[in-house]
Amino acid sequence: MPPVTDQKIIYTHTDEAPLLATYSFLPIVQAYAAKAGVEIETRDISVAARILAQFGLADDALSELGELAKTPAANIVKLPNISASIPQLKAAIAELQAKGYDVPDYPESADTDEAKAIQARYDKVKGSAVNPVLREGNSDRRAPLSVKSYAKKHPHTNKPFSEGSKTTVATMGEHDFKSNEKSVTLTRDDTLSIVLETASGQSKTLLEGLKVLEGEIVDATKMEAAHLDAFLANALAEAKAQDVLFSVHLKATMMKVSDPIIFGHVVKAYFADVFAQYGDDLAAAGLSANDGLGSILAGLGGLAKGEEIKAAFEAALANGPRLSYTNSDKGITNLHVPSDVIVDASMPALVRNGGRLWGADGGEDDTLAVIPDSSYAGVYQAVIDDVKKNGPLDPATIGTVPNVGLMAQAAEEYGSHNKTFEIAEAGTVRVVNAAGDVLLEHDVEAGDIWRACQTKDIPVQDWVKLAVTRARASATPAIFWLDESRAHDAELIKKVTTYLADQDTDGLEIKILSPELACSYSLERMRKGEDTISVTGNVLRDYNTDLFPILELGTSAKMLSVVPLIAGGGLFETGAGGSAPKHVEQLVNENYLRWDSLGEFFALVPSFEKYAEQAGVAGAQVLADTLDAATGTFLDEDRSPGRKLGTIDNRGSHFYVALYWAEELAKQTADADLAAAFKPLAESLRANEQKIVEELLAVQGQPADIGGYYYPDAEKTAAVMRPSATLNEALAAL
Ligand SMILES: NC(=O)C1=CN([C@@H]2O[C@H](COP(=O)(O)OP(=O)(O)OC[C@H]3O[C@@H](n4cnc5c(N)ncnc54)[C@H](OP(=O)(O)O)[C@@H]3O)[C@@H](O)[C@H]2O)C=CC1
Ligand SMILES: O=C(O)CCC(=O)C(=O)O
Ligand SMILES: [Mg+2]
Repeated sequence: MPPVTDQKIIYTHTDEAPLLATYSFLPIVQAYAAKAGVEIETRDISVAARILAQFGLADDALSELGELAKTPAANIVKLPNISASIPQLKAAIAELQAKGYDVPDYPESADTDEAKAIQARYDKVKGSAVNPVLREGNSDRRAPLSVKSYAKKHPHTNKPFSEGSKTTVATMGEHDFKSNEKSVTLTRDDTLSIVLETASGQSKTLLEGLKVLEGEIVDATKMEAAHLDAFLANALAEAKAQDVLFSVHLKATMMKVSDPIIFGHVVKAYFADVFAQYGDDLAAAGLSANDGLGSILAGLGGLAKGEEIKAAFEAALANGPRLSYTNSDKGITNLHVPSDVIVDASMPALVRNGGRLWGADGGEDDTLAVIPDSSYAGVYQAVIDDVKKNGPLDPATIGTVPNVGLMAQAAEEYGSHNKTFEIAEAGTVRVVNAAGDVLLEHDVEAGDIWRACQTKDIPVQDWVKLAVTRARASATPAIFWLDESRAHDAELIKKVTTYLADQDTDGLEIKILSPELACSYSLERMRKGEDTISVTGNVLRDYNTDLFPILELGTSAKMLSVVPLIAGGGLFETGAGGSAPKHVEQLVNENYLRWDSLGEFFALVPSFEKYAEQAGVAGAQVLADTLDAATGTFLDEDRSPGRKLGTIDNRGSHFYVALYWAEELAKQTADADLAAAFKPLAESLRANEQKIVEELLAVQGQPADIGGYYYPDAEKTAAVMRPSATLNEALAAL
């Protein structure tokens, strides 16, 4: 009998490929855990479930888990989830409506109180709405030793840049978020408001009642719209003159307010003539450049001038600089969907591919990679410079760059969502405290994007401590990627210096370097086979944990990604990559799922360990140890999904983990009852290996029906994801 305890592991249901994988993997985990007295519950935090929760049609699991994350009892396994752009949100709403759920349309314009109220609810679902809520701790992401050794033995290819490669990064460097940043550290608890004094003398409160704590860093900055447009016009002309592909790399999901607006500027800059001529017609039809070319083209059907406007877009595409394409076969350009090209994944993929992206005809070519804000663009230029000069990084020999990232309590840009404004009227934006003192101010023009960020002190202390702990535990130098010339970083550096003094750093190499220098230094060491921890703020955490894994391991799916929660609980994330929408397409078209669940396997080990420690259930430790060993065998035997039909896919990889795990459980001696319980299962899985693999392979090559995309049908999906009767029966017999 399982012991009576409040402790449980919460395994999240999310979206797309990770959700599909869960339908196959979780039944195995639950069956094994139950035998060891470990309780696992699920919570649905998919974008569809979060929409339903906003309208009282489902439990608000995200809020529940957000509260849990602030307690020591938290033990949450968090798979990647969709951070929805507006086009994705609208598609999810349409699917739910078609399934009979009474949820309103996404309001095209919020001009009535009712529309405003609906939009406010949908805004809570939009973009990066899950991670900032659950991440009540800082981030520890690294390639486990076994994965790094595997990658060295089975290196993927990082392609060389061609001689004279024209690929380069274009960034503003002036008049952008980085260059306009101002920052203060608060000397007492306070309540702030953000006010726009317009040139015409009106005072408009943009936000009030913003509670801040002593020691908290508050920044404000602006992206100047006119300069952004001039920069984009230049970049387009340069791409045309150089005859390279034009591509823009933003994070419209995580930076859910600022980046869709910047994306809209890019769409309008590329199609400047079309917008000059038809901008009013598009606006009147509620078609926004911020939602991308795809949404605009899809919405032209109902317009009187629809055909004419479509022809104008096509002519502009034919005459403008050549665009990069995310899917050349389907004619989907870099400017179609704001959430298709996400800088953290797209730039490393570009580097891995020798600096080339894909053009209209599917051919590869060099690109002008446009990253408008200069805060972090230099990191990618540093990598490109290094690879151009020294050749591709060789996964067989290079060192590793793990990351310790500041993100707790919506640190830095994560907390900017409710403090980012597209300025309606020229004037001055001020951050004012309760006493009426102006802490920060900027003159702004209409169209500028102004934003503020907060970074609380406790998360910074925890982050510095985590960095030192990791440096000590792995005997690895730790570099803080901070730029003293940047206002926010200068404030942070003061704190880092203070808190480092409280730590025992004897014998450790700890440096503070600007992101560009830190990157070059880490690459130099990496080429010598040396490891270097990158200790970064939130955005570089996101960028570096795709950049280095993709170069070292070919993918960030193989990362261990742990969030030691400040309150004492644990959030165990799976991998560092996203929800891989193209994998769902492959499953639906040919019943093959390429998703690699290694991240899930890694996450479960510390989750079971935590359970063992907190609930005092020894069986949980046995589960952890045996799963760890099984994952080692899994890597040795190379059981990750292949890329192509006819090899084992995600489901086959789960079978092998189940087999190795059962064998480890059967042979361990720490718990004789568990060993006895798993012996028959281990034997039957081994005996039926070929039969099970055949049953799994037999379904490949045909379309699969899961009854939905954002809210697939549970029964249909379970049937698709568990096609081996022999495996299902063996598990049921446990
Ligand atoms: N933690 C989270 O919740 C995160 C969520 N997201 C969200 O995911 C969505 C898609 O984002 P996108 O940037 O395209 O990122 P994806 O990770 O979905 O896509 C990038 C590429 O990563 C590879 N990849 C990532 N994970 C795996 C895996 N487990 N198995 C195999 N391949 C994998 C694939 O590349 P390849 O072809 O090279 O194999 C994939 O095409 C967005 O909604 C985004 O906001 C994104 C990042 C993190
Ligand atoms: O929160 C998000 O939108 C994505 C986060 C992400 O990409 C990451 O944590 O690596
Ligand atoms: Mg990321």
